[in-house]
Amino acid sequence: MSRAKLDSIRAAGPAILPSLLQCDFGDLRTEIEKLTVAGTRVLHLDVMDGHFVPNLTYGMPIVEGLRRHTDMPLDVHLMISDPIAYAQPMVDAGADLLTFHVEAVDDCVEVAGKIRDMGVGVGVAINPDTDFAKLDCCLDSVDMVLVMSVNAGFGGQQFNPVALDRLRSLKERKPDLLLEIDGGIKAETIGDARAAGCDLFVVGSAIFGQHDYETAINELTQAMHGSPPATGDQS
Ligand SMILES: O=C(CO)[C@H](O)[C@H](O)COP(=O)(O)O
Ligand SMILES: [Fe+2]
Repeated sequence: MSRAKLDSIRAAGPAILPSLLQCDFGDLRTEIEKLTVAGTRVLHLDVMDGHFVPNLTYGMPIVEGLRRHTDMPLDVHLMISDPIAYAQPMVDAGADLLTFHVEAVDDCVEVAGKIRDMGVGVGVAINPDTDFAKLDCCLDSVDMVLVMSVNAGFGGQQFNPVALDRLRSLKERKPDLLLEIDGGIKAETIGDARAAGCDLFVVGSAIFGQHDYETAINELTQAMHGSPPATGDQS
């Protein structure tokens, strides 16, 4: 049951979520095995439609294929213009947590309610340049806020620190809301995000750009808990 998985995410405390954007799509089974061995508890799936963002990734068949290979909660980041059109198919494919962008919809309370009625967790995402006040009306209707620290669309971008102020503000106003950050998270940025109150840390390049995922995730976990990143050659 998907909402039970949401509760398990919440109960397990802070987590690093590998973003399946820069992984080896030719060998997803091995990628999931490597991430599982490395201690991953939740996967982040980046769905882009080439319209809401100028990039195109994947849809339900990949989500469904991943679902057959892992019991891990699937956190689906919908960077699409019409989230409601694809929400139920994504739930049927195995999504546990569906996050839509506040910029993509007219009525975020209505969209959040419809997704919640599908039996999964619901999140709302906001890009760094979007007026933060746009979130106010739907904070009581969602389980999670995804604070973007880059403009949605591509991996490997530079971290925007406006996300830290947003996390602090949300944590103060809504302490029970799950907070997730996405974009430019690496050893140098993850500690500040944790200190700002973040629970879930989406990481693409800082895992998939490394040969050894376990070492990468261990270093990120240490940095999340406040240990400074090791100096020297990380390759
Ligand atoms: O939603 C995303 C891009 O829009 C990705 O989740 C994000 O970019 C992760 O990649 P990186 O850690 O390299 O920034
Ligand atoms: Fe994402």
